[in-house]
Amino acid sequence: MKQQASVMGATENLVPDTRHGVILYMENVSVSFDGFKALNDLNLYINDGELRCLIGANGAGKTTLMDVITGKTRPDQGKVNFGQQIDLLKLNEAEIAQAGIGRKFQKPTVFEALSVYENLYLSLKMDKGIWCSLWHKLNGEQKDDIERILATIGLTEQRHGLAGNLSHGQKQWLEIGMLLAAKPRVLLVDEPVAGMTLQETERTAELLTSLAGEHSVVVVEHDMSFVRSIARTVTVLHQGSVLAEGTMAQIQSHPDVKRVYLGEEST
Ligand SMILES: Nc1ncnc2c1ncn2[C@@H]1O[C@H](COP(=O)(O)OP(=O)(O)OP(=O)(O)O)[C@@H](O)[C@H]1O
Repeated sequence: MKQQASVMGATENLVPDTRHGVILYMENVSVSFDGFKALNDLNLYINDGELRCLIGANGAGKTTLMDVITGKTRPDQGKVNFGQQIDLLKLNEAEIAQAGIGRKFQKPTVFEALSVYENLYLSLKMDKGIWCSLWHKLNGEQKDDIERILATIGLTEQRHGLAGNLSHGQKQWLEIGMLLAAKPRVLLVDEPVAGMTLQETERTAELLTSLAGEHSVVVVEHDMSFVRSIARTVTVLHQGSVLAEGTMAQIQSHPDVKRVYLGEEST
């Protein structure tokens, strides 16, 4: 326990330096699996507070990119920084999460046997005291945080209900709320609307859009109408590199994107 607390203590006061407006830097990043380059000299910059959509065909490298940012996969070469000064390649997965980079996987992983409120409670960014006092009494600020998150994710009315009884969309929102409870600067969100109803998809678009500004949000998504509804800037990955970047209109008329998606390389 003591050791866990000290690992967390190493990163909890790290604040990314975003004076240049950039919160995530990936420069010349390559990742190989048995000689195959899943990321190939990739360069990507995410601005502080922006909502960025990452698109690309199956196998383009989107998941590998997220894995590199969160420390799950180590690149063969390249630089990955959180703000100007924090070298993410020197931190482990837990330290990266603690430093303020939250990740939401495609499948919701809420605690089904606990209430919505309890799920959020357990996700709060706690002091080291959490290690010895689970279910301790919340202070006013923590209670306010949970109320604000419940309102943000639209689950105030369901607060006492079991998470297991929520719809698929509501579980996804709860999990986003659980990420928010840890007060991340960056949220990485993998295919948030897969399996959602149209109404849930629209609500998710509103939710993610509302999070940008206070957070930087990176969304990987295949649903192009959803991407169109939320994206200001879209990055297209192809064979492990950035093929194009810009507004949706710029992307759609980009010659390289047309060639890959509509030409002979189409998948
Ligand atoms: N651990 C691994 N071992 C071997 N090859 C891998 C591994 N992880 C990914 N790859 C390969 O690297 C390439 C990029 O995979 P990645 O999962 O990053 O793509 P993606 O853009 O997320 O695809 P999708 O949209 O299907 O999720 C693929 O060809 C994949 O098979």
